[in-house]
This record gives sequence, C-alpha cells and structure tokens, in this order.
Amino acid sequence: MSNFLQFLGQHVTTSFFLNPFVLAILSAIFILLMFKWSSTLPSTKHNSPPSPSKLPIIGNLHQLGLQPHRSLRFLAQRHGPLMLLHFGSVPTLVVSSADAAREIMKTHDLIFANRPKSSMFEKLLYNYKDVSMAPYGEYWRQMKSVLCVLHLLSNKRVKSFRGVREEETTLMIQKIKQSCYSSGTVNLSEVFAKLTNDVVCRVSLGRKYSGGEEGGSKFKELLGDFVELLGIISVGDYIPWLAWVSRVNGLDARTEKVATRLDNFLEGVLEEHTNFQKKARSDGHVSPENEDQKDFVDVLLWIQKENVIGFPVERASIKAVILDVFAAGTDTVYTVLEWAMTELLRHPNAMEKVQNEVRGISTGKEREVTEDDLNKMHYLKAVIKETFRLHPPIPLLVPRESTQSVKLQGYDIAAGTQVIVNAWAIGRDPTSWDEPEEFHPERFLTTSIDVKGHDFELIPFGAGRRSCPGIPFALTIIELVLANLVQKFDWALPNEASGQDLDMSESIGLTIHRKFPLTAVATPYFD
Ligand code: HEM
Repeated sequence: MSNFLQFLGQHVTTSFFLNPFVLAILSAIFILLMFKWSSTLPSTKHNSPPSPSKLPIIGNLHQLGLQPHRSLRFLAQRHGPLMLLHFGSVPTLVVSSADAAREIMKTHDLIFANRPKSSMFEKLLYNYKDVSMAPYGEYWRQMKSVLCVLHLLSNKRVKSFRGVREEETTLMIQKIKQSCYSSGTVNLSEVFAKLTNDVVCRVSLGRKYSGGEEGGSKFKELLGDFVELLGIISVGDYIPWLAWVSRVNGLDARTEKVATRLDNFLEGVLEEHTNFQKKARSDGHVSPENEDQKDFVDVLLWIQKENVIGFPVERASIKAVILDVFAAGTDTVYTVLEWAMTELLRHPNAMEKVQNEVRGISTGKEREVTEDDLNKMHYLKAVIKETFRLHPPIPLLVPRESTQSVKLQGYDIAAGTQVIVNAWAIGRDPTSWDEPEEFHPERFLTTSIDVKGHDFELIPFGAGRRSCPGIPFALTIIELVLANLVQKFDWALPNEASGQDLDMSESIGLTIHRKFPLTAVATPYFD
C-alpha cells in the first residue's frame, strides 16, 4: 500500500496532470465548481428601488411634511411607484400604483402580513393585544378570524344593530331640524362626530357616553386624546438612540396617563356588564332571544367565560379589541360623511341626482329610508365610492412589514422593510382614472369597481389578510345617514356662497378630515 502511495506521489503529479485530456476535464470541473460556489453566495448586486437622497440620521423624514400622502405622491412622481425611503434608520417602501399594491397585498400578501412595531400602539393597546396592530401569527389569526369576523363584525351581528343605527339617524335628523329653526345653520362636522361616537358606544359598550349622559364628556375627551396619540410618531421608533426625547418632552408620561385612564374606564364598563349579566342570570332573563341585544362587551365576556373559540381570551385582549373598534370605527366613518357632504355641496348636479334617486325610492307612507331600500340606490353608492376615491379616510392605510426578503417588480426588498401604501395617490392615478381630480360619481355606474379590496385602484379599506373587517359595519351606517340627509333636506352653503368657494383644506393626523368644520343651511323638504 505504501508503495502504491509513493508511486502516486511521484508519477501522478507529473505525467498524469500533464496529460492534455485530463487537464481539459479538470479545468471544466474547476469552472463548474466555481460557478456553483459563486451561485450559493449571497448576491452582492442588490437591486434596490429608487430612493430620493437622504440626510444623515433622519434619512427622508424631513421630506414627509405635514401632509405625508401629498409629499409622498410628489416624490413618487419623480422616483416611481415603488420607492425606498428611510425613516431614520427604518427602510420604508412606499407603494403608489395599483399594480405595485396588488403585488404587496395579493401576490406576496403573506410576506407583507406583519405590522411594524410602534411604541405608541404598544402602550395604548395593551402590548399589541388588539387586532389591528398585533404581529402576524397565531394570536392575530384567532383574534381576527374567529373573534372579529365571526362574532363581532359578521353580517348577522351588523344587522342586529339596525335598530341602533335607525334610532341614532332619527335623532340626528331631529337635531338638524332644531338647528335650522334656531340658528339657520348646521355644523355638520359636529353632528357626524356625535352620531358615529354614539353608534359605536351603543354597539360596543351598550350605551352612550356623550355629553349629558353620565361620564360622557370625560370619555369623549379621553377618546379624543387616545386618537390623537395614535397619530403621533415617537421619534425613538425611527431613531432608537433618541428614544429618550419622548421621556423628556412629556410624550411618554402623557401616553401612560391616557392609557391608565382608558384602562380605568374600560374596567368600569366590564364590571358593569358582569354585574348586569349576573343579575340577569339570577332573574332567569338569559335566553337565546337576547342574542340580538348583545353589545360587543357582552359578546366578548361570553366568549371568554364559555371558552367559545377554543383558546383563553385575556381581559386585556377584550379591552384592546374594544379600543380597536373605537380607533378604527369612529373617526373613519365620520370623515367619509363629512367629505361626501362637502363634495355634494360643491357639485349641485350630483346633489340633485342623488336626492331624486333617494326621494324616488323611499316613497312609502312614512317616507322613511330603510336599510332595505339602500340596495336600490346605485347613484348614492357611486357618490360614496367617489368620496372614498378622492378622500380615503386613512390615506396611507395602516403600515405593513415584510417578514422575509422578496423580489418586487425586479427590485430586491429586504426582510424587515416597513411598507406604506399611498391609497390616496392610487385613487388619483391618471393611469387608472380619467380626470382623476374631478368628483364624478357617474364613473362608478358603468364599472364593477368596488371598495372591498379586490380592485387595487380603489383600496380605502386595504386588501388581503390584513384588510379591514369593518367594511359592512362602516358602509351600512354611511349609506343610511347620507340617504336620510339628502332625502329630508335641501342643502346650501351659508351666505349663499358657491360650492366652489368651500375651503377644502385637510387636517393633519392618521385620519384626514376637513381642517375647518363643514357648516351648511338645511331646509326641510317634507314640511
Ligand atoms: C370608513 C371606515 C373605515 C375605513 C376607511 C377603514 C380602513 C382600514 C384600513 C385601511 C385598515 C388596514 C388594512 C390593511 O392593512 O390592508 C383597517 C384595518 C382594520 N379595521 Fe378598518 N376601516 C374602517 C372602519 C372600521 C370599522 C367600523 C371597524 C370595526 C368596527 C374597523 C376595524 C378594523 C380592524 C380591527 C382592522 C385591523 C385588521 C388587521 O390588522 O387584520 N374598521 N381598516
């Protein structure tokens, strides 16, 4: 054996390797091995989406301005529908076309199903125990599909609140009539804010907490603080070593105070419900017929007690879900009503058409618009869609985050990239819409495009796994209120102003409503 090795050592190294045929084979094997090795290395050529130039430390934060949806559209017009920005140290992909949004929310929906962390949401929503900001995973899946979609926001449950919607709409109409007779004008923004707040309070907590009722003004003020804080970005989220700023400027203390006050309030509500249920049981008043009178807290406590969904629901989860409903369901609905009436006042032709349609359909003895009539009101629905297109209440939707690297339209997107979809810019994209800046509800009479997340040109409620579960809840109340307003009154602007004089400035924050309240003159139609 040792002789053989010696032989190899002497001869194979010389004559064998000098053989041209062996040399050719060895070279081919070497090239193949090199090719295979290089293809297993991470690609050094990373094709990032185009980026505007950035500043040290803050990145592109200075380019967001007070109205980020407008600033980001401006940047996208120069850099393209997929654009990579840096918010401090956080890479942020900005999506500004229907095609790019489809890639994120449909083709690669699973990869983009996470939400980025936010210290504000963490503190206010019980460490992400809610649905909207919960990280993607089993907890979120159970809470959303079983709890939200099946038990709280199902069509059946939404229908069960029909009485609440109709009562509150009637009260709103009475209030408008009173305003007409007393001052001649109506502050519609105030009317819509009260209406949505009262409906959401009754549906979720079982009773109203607005001015006049017990604890009302305190809760309203607290809710205002809560929604305002959700719209504030804590600097430490984007520049971690500056997290101390929120401690020094009082933001942390304010957030903790609001979180504690909200928790005390919700504890009181839960206690009240538990005592009420105990009493009802001991009085023998619990029966399946009561199902229709259950509010969200009742349903959640029942699910917790009976272990209906197969996993334990913590008390913190119940409180976080209730806060989600307030955060997601009040300002958004009120905003749509405010912009819809603004646009109708600016466009008398559209106002006349929608009035004729609604008055023509609800002609019964009582002349009441009922929810059964709404499906026949195609122009009304077109007005609402057009309002969503021009004024999506949350113009940049709710941010997503990628959980793994992915290629999008030829660009490499790294895992952990924050994603912002500019639904406002997509709704005004001239490649998808004719005369995109014009309010033109007729465009929806000849197309099947809807707001429900299947048509990426119009995605005010998002799309895919993380899309909004509150669409039936929101649309039913918006349609009912708008139909009643245009049926029961003729509308004009104060001092005979023309619609085109109406100030269209937008507020700042997460939900974009009018900067100045909408005031109008209402003349009762039937009196
Ligand atoms: C006009 C009214 C509303 C608008 C424009 C709206 C819009 C949105 C948007 C843009 C998202 C994020 C979607 C995504 O990431 O793809 C969302 C999520 C959500 N919305 Fe709404 N929403 C409205 C009403 C409501 C209502 C009334 C409720 C409940 C009563 C609700 C509950 C939620 C929840 C729980 C989520 C989180 C879903 C998840 O992360 O899986 N929303 N909404």
